[in-house]
Amino acid sequence: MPVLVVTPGEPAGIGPDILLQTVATGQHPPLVAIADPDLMTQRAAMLGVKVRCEVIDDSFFEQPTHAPGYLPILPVTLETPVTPSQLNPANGAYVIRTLDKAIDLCLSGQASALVTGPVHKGVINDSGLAFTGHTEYLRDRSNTDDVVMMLATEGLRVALVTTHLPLKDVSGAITGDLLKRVTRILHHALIKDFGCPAPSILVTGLNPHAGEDGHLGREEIDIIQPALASLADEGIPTRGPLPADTLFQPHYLDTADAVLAMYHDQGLPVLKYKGFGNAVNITLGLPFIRTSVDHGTALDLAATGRADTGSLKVALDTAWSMATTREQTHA
Ligand SMILES: NC(=O)c1ccc[n+]([C@@H]2O[C@H](COP(=O)([O-])OP(=O)(O)OC[C@H]3O[C@@H](n4cnc5c(N)ncnc54)[C@H](O)[C@@H]3O)[C@@H](O)[C@H]2O)c1
Ligand SMILES: N[C@H](C(=O)O)[C@H](O)COP(=O)(O)O
Repeated sequence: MPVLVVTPGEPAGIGPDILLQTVATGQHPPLVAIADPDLMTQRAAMLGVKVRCEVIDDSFFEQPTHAPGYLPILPVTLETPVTPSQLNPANGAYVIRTLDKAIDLCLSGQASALVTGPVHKGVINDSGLAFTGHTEYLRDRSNTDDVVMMLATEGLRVALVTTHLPLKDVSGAITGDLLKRVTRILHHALIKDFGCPAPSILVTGLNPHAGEDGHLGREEIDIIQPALASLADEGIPTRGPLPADTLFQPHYLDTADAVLAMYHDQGLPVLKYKGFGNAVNITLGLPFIRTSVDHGTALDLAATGRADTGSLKVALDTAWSMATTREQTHA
């Protein structure tokens, strides 16, 4: 039986809450939490949810059990006690240790997929650990050259050429080589994991109106068009560069499997406007499956019981679907 490992993320945020609330429903795939057991037990009490938290060890994966309201926990101890809603840099190392344990279990094949709760990038950096996001951390920690961030909701998938970069650095980071590597990963994943035998990929431009024939920027002419032509020559057809402001409409999207946007805030606001709370973040190109929620730590809602579990449910179900499909096809 495939088993997912779940890292609840920032302990002062809603990550522990949404996991406990989801487990309480019993409507989720088999999973193991990697977290501090006391944190989870205390948060369950604060929320008033009935979940039986049990400390397990790695041998659990040899004979996993799954039952409604049951949360097996591989223990990782907090650095310092947590007050909900209050970030504490002292626990930055805790968050990273939960991720490291999860990555090891996925790389060893004991766990079938990783599902991550939201982390607070700022407080991890404040703790003295350089961290731009899970996507980059998982790439580096698994010695993978390139990964691609893709968010998906009903009717729309958006992948990104660049991820957590300051806007001033985006143009310089977009090279023809990067664009080709990212597009190949996206194309392969759409075929392998998302049932798109001949993927239709729309590519945005970088500049307003995709550069307006060079009058509003030259990246489209100098970098994007030649890269897309080269990809077409190797059997990866795409459509673009298209103006990002007019691309997100049925005329284009109805026949597309994914949109490839040049940078974070070009693509993700559209995706989140369409599907916030019902979307999943998937890291393509890793040696294991990883999905995540579409939202952040929502410190304002921690321990209130008002956090919506919708995106975690989509993240769990997507990871499970990918894991079972790969298991059946031995991919
Ligand atoms: N997957 C991740 O690890 C991830 C994703 C996005 C943001 N973040 C991080 O989260 C931190 C806070 O980011 P932010 O404030 O921009 O975004 P946020 O998603 O934490 O909050 C934005 C708004 O949405 C609400 N919200 C978020 N999730 C909700 C849920 N499940 N149910 C109901 N309401 C919800 C919040 O209350 C808030 O009003 C940042 O450090 C950011 O980097 C992490
Ligand atoms: N870019 C993501 C989003 O907007 O949902 C988020 O920052 C999480 O990214 P990681 O999965 O790399 O932490």
